[in-house]
Amino acid sequence: MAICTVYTTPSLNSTCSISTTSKTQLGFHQKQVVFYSSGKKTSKRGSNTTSPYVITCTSAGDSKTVVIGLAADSGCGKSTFMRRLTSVFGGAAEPPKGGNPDSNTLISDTTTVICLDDYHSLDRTGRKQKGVTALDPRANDFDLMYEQVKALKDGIPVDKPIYNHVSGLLDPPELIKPPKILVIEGLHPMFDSRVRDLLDFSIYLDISNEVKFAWKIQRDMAERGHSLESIKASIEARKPDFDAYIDPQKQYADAVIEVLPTQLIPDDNEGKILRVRLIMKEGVEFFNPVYLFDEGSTISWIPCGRKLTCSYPGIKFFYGPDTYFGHEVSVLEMDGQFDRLDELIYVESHLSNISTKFYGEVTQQMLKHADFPGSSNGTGLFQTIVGLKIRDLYEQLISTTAKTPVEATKA
Ligand SMILES: Nc1ncnc2c1ncn2[C@@H]1O[C@H](COP(=O)(O)OP(=O)(O)OP(=O)(O)O)[C@@H](O)[C@H]1O
Ligand SMILES: O=C(CO)[C@H](O)[C@H](O)COP(=O)(O)O
Repeated sequence: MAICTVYTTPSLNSTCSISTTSKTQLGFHQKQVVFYSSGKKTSKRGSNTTSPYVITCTSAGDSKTVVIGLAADSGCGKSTFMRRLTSVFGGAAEPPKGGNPDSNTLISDTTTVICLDDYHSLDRTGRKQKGVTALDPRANDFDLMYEQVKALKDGIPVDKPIYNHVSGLLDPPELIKPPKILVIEGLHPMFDSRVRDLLDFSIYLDISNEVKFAWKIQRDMAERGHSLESIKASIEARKPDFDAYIDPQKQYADAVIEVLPTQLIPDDNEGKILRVRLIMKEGVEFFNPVYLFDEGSTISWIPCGRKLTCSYPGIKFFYGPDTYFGHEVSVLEMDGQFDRLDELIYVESHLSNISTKFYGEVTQQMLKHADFPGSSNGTGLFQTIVGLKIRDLYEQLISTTAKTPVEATKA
């Protein structure tokens, strides 16, 4: 019988087990082991066995939830983005079964998307009485938001409030269990520094005023029967608080999707053709910015021709380094729209670091959701790519905290 000493680094509160790779059963006393963690002896017990054995340590962090923040104003494409993101992980995202029919939560096998509107501390009437908008921090409970996001990240279920957009009231809470990936989407995911520090990755959808107006008109006039004047008035009323509390969050985002009017048509005011920029922060752990042709170079590319059908005004890509709020970033830009989505494979094959699992995955995802808003332009393309990057980040994050079987060495 040899006495074995195992050098490994289980983190504090780790639970470790020992198993043998031979058919010999380990006796109780043989399941004890000496751990040296960061040079400190954390547990001193003898382990006697002649069998080759494997030690598996599961730290509290192994079951941790990865938290993603998605910030944008209302009507700026958060829901559409979420549908693209959850589709990358497979399985449909649905509201909690048997719960409040007006729940804002969407749950799939891997992801739970919670809407931060649920942390409004004032209901519609309360906001009216106090004369504050929903964008104002005074209308939101950041202490509760922080406590609950932290609890979920630590693997603890929470009873999250529900803001009912139909009635304008705060409904009884719903139970949220810690998922593999928690997405917190809404107006303020990066506003409170405590919540911001819990985020493993953050995205800001920066929709220019012209485009926001065009989208609002399309949705609120066509689908919700609002008048042009009321849409204009609602945008104007929100603007000071948007500028004060929502827009500044983009400086903290790891990726920003900026949506602007096209530069391909001089003085375009239709807002149908879009110039979309994907701004990716350098130096973010587990996130390597996407590049076109050659990493770090500055490239302008018009892919229209033999392999890509383009009608007027065509398509133009740009890629290059830049700075954004003092941070080094890489920017990938697409102006224009695709005529034929299946030809996107030509563009995809010239992009690198897109975190696909097989050739053509971006094109496949885009074709799968061809009916989603933005599928023919850079909004859909970049949302899809960011979705794949989040999957990659998640897989890297869990692989670093995953169970680490350690082959023991005999002392
Ligand atoms: N990429 C896009 N291209 C064109 N229109 C878009 C795009 N994304 C969103 N829209 C338009 O904006 C509307 C709102 O989109 P979506 O519901 O995804 O936004 P949201 O941020 O989740 O909104 P809310 O917070 O108000 O629920 C859509 O109905 C659509 O009309
Ligand atoms: O900015 C918003 C986020 O979606 C909403 O306006 C806010 O949540 C208030 O909602 P409602 O207008 O339904 O009372």
